[in-house]
Amino acid sequence: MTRPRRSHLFMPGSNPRALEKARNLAADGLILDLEDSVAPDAKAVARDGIAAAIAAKGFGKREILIRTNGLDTPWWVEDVAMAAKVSPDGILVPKVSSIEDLDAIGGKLAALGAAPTVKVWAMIETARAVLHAEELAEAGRDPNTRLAGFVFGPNDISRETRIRMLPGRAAMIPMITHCILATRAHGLEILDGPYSDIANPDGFATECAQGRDLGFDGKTLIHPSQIDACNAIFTPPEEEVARARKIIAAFELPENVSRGAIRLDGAMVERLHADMARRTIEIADAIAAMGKG
Ligand SMILES: CC(C)(COP(=O)(O)OP(=O)(O)OC[C@H]1O[C@@H](n2cnc3c(N)ncnc32)[C@H](O)[C@@H]1OP(=O)(O)O)[C@@H](O)C(=O)NCCC(=O)NCCSC(=O)C[C@H](O)C(=O)O
Ligand SMILES: [Mg+2]
Repeated sequence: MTRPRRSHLFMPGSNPRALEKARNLAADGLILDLEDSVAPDAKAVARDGIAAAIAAKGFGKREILIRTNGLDTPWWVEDVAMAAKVSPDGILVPKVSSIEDLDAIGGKLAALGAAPTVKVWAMIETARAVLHAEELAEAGRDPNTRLAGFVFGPNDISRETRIRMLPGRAAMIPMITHCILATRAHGLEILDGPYSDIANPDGFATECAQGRDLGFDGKTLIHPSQIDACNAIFTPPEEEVARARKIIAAFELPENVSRGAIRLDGAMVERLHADMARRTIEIADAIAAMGKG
């Protein structure tokens, strides 16, 4: 099933108001956080709050991910145990850096009897993770890892590497591209990291469009005010969808069924463009289906 992942909104698991509000927000996904946005002495309360919120249902078609604490923390095992009980669509695990990490996560979910529908998302936010992105993505081909995709974490990358987070992200683009290539080579999804300056909608829109053009499937968000712009930027424009339908229809014409390349509206179109067109239509249809309750 193709699922739109234009906008995934983080919210602190310790903020009941945010968890409640999320039921009516237009984000494609929600990331209920137990890590950075939750203080150490609030971890247990946040875990209970997330479990209660998921049990109460009402999130519609939005993809629900729980971001656990990292594997090297005292909270990780209880976070995963809670997730195994409440069965979100997935867990997002911070600072995954090695194949051993992926094996440990998949092994723990299996040992806890988590439903096979509970997938694993890895935050790529350490130097090691970026350097080994391809190996991590390849390891995800093992179904026991349950790996569904990566989320790029620019704040932690900046913290560890001292690369500055600047408008335009020039210093981060090589590593972003490296991670995107790794996911595409192994059939995974990848979401862009959050943009912290909530009060700067123009900067946010610029970074969203950049992320889309670099190849991300969508962006993670930190505030509801970022959802609409993000959805609009990651939605294929009507003209692109119309063009996609036209390309597919052209290749279905009897005179074109055995041709690899054709001329359409003055431009060359090949069957690879028909493949791309099918993806555009799948996403557009999935977005339309999201809006139907
Ligand atoms: C950033 C915030 C702390 C700002 O909070 P605040 O100033 O209180 O927000 P507002 O007053 O503007 O809120 C208005 C209403 O919207 C609700 N709200 C706010 N944020 C969210 C949210 N994220 N999800 C759902 N609802 C939200 C408020 O409750 C208000 O509602 P109402 O009462 O009806 O008026 C805050 O936005 C926030 O906590 N954001 C999320 C922070 C977070 O999750 N951070 C972790 C992810 S980013 C990360 O970890 C980096 C990554 O790992 C990396 O390495 O790069
Ligand atoms: Mg982080």
